Amino acid sequence: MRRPKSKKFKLQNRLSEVKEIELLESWIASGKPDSGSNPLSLPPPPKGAPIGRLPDGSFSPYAGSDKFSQLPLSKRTKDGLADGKYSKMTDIQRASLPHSLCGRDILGAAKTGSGKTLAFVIPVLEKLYKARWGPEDGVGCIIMSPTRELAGQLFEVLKSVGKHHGFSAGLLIGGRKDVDAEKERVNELNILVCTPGRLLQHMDETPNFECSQLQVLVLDEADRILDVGFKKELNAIISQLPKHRQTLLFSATQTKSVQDLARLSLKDPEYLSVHEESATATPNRLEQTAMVVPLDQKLDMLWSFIKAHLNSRILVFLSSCKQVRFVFETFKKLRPGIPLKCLHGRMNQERRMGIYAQFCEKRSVLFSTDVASRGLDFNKAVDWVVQVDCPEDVASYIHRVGRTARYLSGGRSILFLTPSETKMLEKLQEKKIPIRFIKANTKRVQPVSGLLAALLVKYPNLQYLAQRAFITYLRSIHKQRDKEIFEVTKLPIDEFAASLGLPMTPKVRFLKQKVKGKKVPEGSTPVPESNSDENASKLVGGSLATGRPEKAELKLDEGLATGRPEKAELELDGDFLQEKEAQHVEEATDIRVDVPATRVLKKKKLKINVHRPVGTRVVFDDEGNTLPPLAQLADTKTGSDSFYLDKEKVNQRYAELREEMRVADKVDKALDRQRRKEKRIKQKLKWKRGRDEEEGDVESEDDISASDGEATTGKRNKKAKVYFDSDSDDGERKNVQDNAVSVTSAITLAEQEELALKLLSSMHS
Ligand SMILES: Nc1ncnc2c1ncn2[C@@H]1O[C@H](COP(=O)(O)OP(=O)(O)OP(=O)(O)O)[C@@H](O)[C@H]1O
Repeated sequence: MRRPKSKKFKLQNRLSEVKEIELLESWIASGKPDSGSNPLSLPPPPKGAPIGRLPDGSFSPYAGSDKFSQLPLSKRTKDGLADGKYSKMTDIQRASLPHSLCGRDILGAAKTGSGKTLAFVIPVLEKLYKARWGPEDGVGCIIMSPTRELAGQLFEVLKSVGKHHGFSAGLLIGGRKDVDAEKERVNELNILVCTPGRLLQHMDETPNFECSQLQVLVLDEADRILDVGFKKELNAIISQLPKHRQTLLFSATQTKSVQDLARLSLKDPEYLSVHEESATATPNRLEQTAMVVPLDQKLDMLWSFIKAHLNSRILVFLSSCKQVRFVFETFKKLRPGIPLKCLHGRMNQERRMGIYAQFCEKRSVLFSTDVASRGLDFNKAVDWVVQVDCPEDVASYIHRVGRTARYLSGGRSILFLTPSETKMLEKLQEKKIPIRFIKANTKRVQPVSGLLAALLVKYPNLQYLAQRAFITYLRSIHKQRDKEIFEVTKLPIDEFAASLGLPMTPKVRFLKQKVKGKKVPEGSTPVPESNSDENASKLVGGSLATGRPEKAELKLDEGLATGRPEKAELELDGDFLQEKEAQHVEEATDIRVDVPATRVLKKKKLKINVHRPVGTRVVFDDEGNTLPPLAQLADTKTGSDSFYLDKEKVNQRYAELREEMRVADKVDKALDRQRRKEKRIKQKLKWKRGRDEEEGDVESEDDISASDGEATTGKRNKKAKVYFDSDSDDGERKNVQDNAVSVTSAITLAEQEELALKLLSSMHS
């Protein structure tokens, strides 16, 4: 047990702290770098030069130093850094720390993986230490991050480097259930690491929660937090913070917008973009490639890529949660030979954290949305970043590829671009991104669409997921701002639907509106104008079949456009294939499938798919083309080449099939019952005949046999068995008396009686 420290010891400690703080303040004041200068341009102090207070009472210069030990930092912080094996500073640390230690506002920009976290964690610790911040002083610093995972990671760095300090720190992020416990303790915390939403929740709900004494505000991934997505939350937060504070903003893609900076009331911020002069905007050890992959071949390409890199740690970016879930669920079933994981914003927080931690530890493939694109430092060991869906802009690209090649390690990335997205390549190259264009080796591509189609037949839930993936992808393209790159009408949507294994192309209203009056891309199913209203009414009919009123449908559609509430998201979290039926209805609503027009299949050579799972039924049309399941139920409308699936007809056909099966089942069971009954009667008769013969022969022995028989029967009657009567149609449990015991035991008894009687009669004679 540690002995409590004596008053004297505490006093001495306090005195030495005061002395250290005085020294640090004088040291900092003596060597402040010029405002607007970049300390990186100054030469580092020569080897072996004295550090700190010099014999003449002056201090060693710290601007330009390249080691943490040369900076005016407290012993506690230096010890924390030494424990973390941090000794040499990175460029952004060298450039920003001399300014931030003086209390200046910072706008820091540096490549991904270049150590921006320490560039703000160190000044935070130092500022509070020099202010002798204690538990009674409340919140002294807020570090904000756009995502929960990143906040968690920042919190870990803070804990590790600040472990010798006595500050209390807390991680405040959404998706955690212990918000009430948090509310009780949040007022005692000195440093808050948080996401904007959770912080605002505390500001709104927690009694007495206030940040009026705030010393430092940090925004990591500042451009993202200042983005429209967080605008409301951030404005509300800022309005509750004191204006007199130090503000540190860091990102790999920094904002320079005057408006943004005005919102944060920055005072003469130091703009430190250490890699602005660099030849590339991305890490030097990052090898970047791009290739053109038609939309309908993306999954084939991804599958082939994974199969070719089974010993790597691969991070795959897709544009929506639904796509992530679809690719994860289907690829998991196809067993590529490497563990697969998925991460997206609609998972509950514990699972998100768990998956993040697992991916850091072993080789696997992580399918993710952009929730993992910023800031995360997967143990510096992501081998490949694969961008299956094109990032929305250059900044997003930089952050995604930045999950690999961190600090001193190398990494590789590949970007799939559809033929209509190739403009992105130019934009990337314009922004100093050295990306190499390569051609796919088509010989090594392993097609997976056929397998997906078979999976969708086997697991109907996957069909819903595929439809949702299809719709959300198109919606994401539709919503993109950069129309030079993203144009939904240029996409081969039918082929895309087929590539997901969908038997028919779901129709989306926004797409229909878009296509109306526009040139329809080659190969896609045109939306017949004359039938569009009819289609719409059929949609309502189809929806009603699932018991949904039209109004609810519209509401859900709005929900889809604005994103679902978090609660509903959590419920979707379990194993997809375990989801409740009710959920399917909801999912079906979500995807807003118009009357699905069966895809007009291109004429193809008849091929035997050797990979097709045994038992999968393949239907061919008159010309030998394979038809998707249900396609034979499609009607061809006169005057149009398209097929239309009559929902009523499908339902009717299903009902007929069900009825046929029910009748056949009943007949089978009746036959089986009859067969068993006959067999039983036969056995009974046989047994009775044998007994009558014996009774006729040896009447005198009746007592004995009867008593024997009685004893046996008595015993049997006592133990009335309970068992499941499989003959019973309704399958109910029945009490069956012993005279119904199995045939085999009846024979044995008969034989035994016969034997006993024979024995007795031989004794009498
Ligand atoms: N001075 C240093 N010495 C050794 N390693 C360092 C140093 N600074 C940072 N690192 C390591 O470099 C890695 C990347 O650091 P960090 O996560 O801070 O990068 P970042 O610039 O914030 O990246 P991003 O822009 O992606 O958020 C981390 O693993 C961190 O531990």
